[in-house]
Amino acid sequence: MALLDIKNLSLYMDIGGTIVQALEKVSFTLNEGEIKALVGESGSGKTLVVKAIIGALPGYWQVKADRLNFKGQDLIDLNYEQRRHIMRRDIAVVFQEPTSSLDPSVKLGSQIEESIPEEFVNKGRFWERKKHRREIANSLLHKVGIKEHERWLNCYPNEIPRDVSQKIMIAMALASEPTILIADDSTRGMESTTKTQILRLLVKLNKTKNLSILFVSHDLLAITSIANSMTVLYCGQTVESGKVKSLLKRPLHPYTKALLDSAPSFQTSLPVKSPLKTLKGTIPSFQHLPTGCRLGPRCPNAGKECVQAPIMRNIQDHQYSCHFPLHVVNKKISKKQAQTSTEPLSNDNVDNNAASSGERNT
Ligand SMILES: Nc1ncnc2c1ncn2[C@@H]1O[C@H](COP(=O)(O)OP(=O)(O)OP(=O)(O)O)[C@@H](O)[C@H]1O
Repeated sequence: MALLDIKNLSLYMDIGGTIVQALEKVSFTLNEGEIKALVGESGSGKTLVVKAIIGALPGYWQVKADRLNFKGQDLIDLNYEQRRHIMRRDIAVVFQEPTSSLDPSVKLGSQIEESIPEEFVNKGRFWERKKHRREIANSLLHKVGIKEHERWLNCYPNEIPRDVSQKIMIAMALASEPTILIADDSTRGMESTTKTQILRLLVKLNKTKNLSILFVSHDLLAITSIANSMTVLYCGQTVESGKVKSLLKRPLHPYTKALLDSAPSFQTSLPVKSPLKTLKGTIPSFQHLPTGCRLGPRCPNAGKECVQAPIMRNIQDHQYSCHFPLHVVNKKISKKQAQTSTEPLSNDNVDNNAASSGERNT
């Protein structure tokens, strides 16, 4: 059973009397022991998805979903206390800006100790409990690779380097021994050595503690170095989902291909000083959302069908939502798309694949 199972998550907000749909039928799952990436450019709705999962959206947002399940339990059906309990013990989040998530007026030692659930601390006199809390705090810092705990515990957040504060945020997130860690753009803006350290730490926690991780980022290189599978979002819609290797080798959605084309690390045959390929235009604002497939106005393969939102299709655990998928040669394919597809699957191949996987709408 998936730990997190999200199906058709939609978010609505009233902007000046007009209801806008910020997220439209976002679907993905996070399995036990998996590192799943949620990828998309800035403004694609990644943080909104995270906030919908943890229940941190202000009251003016309306959340609808066929499923928003944690371990089979529908999060939307839970009352405030039940949801809070899950968020306190099972799902931990590390946000992108560590220093703004820490209290600037309290020493780090006290903040870490405060994050340790009461039930993890031995019963006893208050000084015994305090001593035990400090021991747990020290061991949490060791877990995230901070050896000199005494050096940092007496500091205020503004006195420590960014990589240490991010590790401390992860240590605090681990204090409740969660089942899922959501890292929301937690390596954003970091220089590469620090970023590598944090990514290695996440992989280590995943391997040694079987921690399932939802890694939210727009950094494809970071994602491909740690994640097993990924879901690509564009403007609040899920466009593609599958194993990272499969998406890199054969992206089926034009947006995924455009993301990969725009990242220098994935361009092996790019001539020196030549510009990277990008999609024309920019991600639309909420006030100007196109109908149907939201990539439509920017998509090189768009056709008249794209004014209808495409359904999610599945080929061998690779889901895509596009009327004109790349590499899938079928009757619907347009001439323009055939030129874009570099390695088309044969008709037989795709039909067989679809048949064997029981192609279905998800
Ligand atoms: N409280 C809010 N009120 C109005 N619009 C919002 C609110 N929160 C987010 N948005 C809008 O929703 C869209 C998606 O925002 P979100 O923060 O989820 O994007 P993101 O993919 O996480 O981007 P980034 O990588 O820059 O954090 C953006 O256009 C943003 O301006």
